[in-house]
Amino acid sequence: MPRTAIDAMTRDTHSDSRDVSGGATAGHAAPLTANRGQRPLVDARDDAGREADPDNASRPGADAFLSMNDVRFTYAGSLHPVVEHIDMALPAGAIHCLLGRSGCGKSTLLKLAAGLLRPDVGTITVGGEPVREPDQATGFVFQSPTLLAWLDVLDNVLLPVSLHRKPGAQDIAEAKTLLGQLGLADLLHRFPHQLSGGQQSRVAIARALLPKPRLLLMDEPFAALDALTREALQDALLAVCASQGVSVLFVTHDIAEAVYLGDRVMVVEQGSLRCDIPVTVGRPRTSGVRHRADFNAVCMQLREVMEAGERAAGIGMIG
Ligand SMILES: Nc1ncnc2c1ncn2[C@@H]1O[C@H](COP(=O)(O)OP(=O)(O)OP(=O)(O)O)[C@@H](O)[C@H]1O
Repeated sequence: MPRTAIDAMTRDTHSDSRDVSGGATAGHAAPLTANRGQRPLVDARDDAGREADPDNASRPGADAFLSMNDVRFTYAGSLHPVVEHIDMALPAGAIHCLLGRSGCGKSTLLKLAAGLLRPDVGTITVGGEPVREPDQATGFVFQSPTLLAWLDVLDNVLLPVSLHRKPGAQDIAEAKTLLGQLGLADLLHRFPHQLSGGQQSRVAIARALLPKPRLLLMDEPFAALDALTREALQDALLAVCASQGVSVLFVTHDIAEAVYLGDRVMVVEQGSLRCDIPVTVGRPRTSGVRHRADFNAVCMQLREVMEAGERAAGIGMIG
């Protein structure tokens, strides 16, 4: 029996992952701005625009909630690591986006953060504790909503509870509150096949948030949706995450989505973090932000970084 909702939904997706029952050792987190890979980080300013301290690599990420410290991971049977020299520090309550082209290692980083994969070397901590295996402190939302077809909306959201025990009145009330915040109050007893893709994504977000995770990992959850539905869901996500104070690591291919959601955007390139850019666009963010010069300047900055990386690697430009 799976012990967490992540377990329940990934049993068929990480069969190659190595045993995660052992423990990474606790260690200090180095801020992302101290990437130790060969590729230099192109922007190393913090949110206040201060220049990065070149000694960051040896300084603990004091306010980091999720920390990765010199992480490397190689899939079983592969000769080369798929990610390496990964240092990052996600502060509590922040939203950090991982942006990069297909196959660069974004999902692998999320699975490492979730404890679904175990690094070859390096340390990963959540809330100061080494990540050993999936647990309720971390929620995961996949690109596909992975709802259970035979459960209605309410019971899908209650799944993380019902894996352990019969949901009580408080669980049900909390599930209904989340569904209300996500605009699904009238659809509690619909089944997944009776929902649109966007509605299914909302259910998946509510399900991930029900156990009150302190960290939410999201793997391109809106990629399959049309532009307007995607934007509505971005707003719903920002509102519900702000109300819960959850830290979010969000994977996307979409530059505008990363800038709209993120406090910082990290560009992943061939398994390394190429840069960490602060999003100097204030909150709250509403749709009008997308037309502002400061928003578009950050988008342009990221696009230039990604295009420069592609030119350096001699691969096709982003369309
Ligand atoms: N189970 C696996 N076994 C071996 N190699 C894998 C496995 N899963 C992923 N890979 C490889 O690892 C690399 C990174 O995959 P990953 O899924 O992390 O990339 P990604 O950036 O999330 O891609 P996408 O944006 O297309 O989802 C790819 O080259 C992929 O082929």
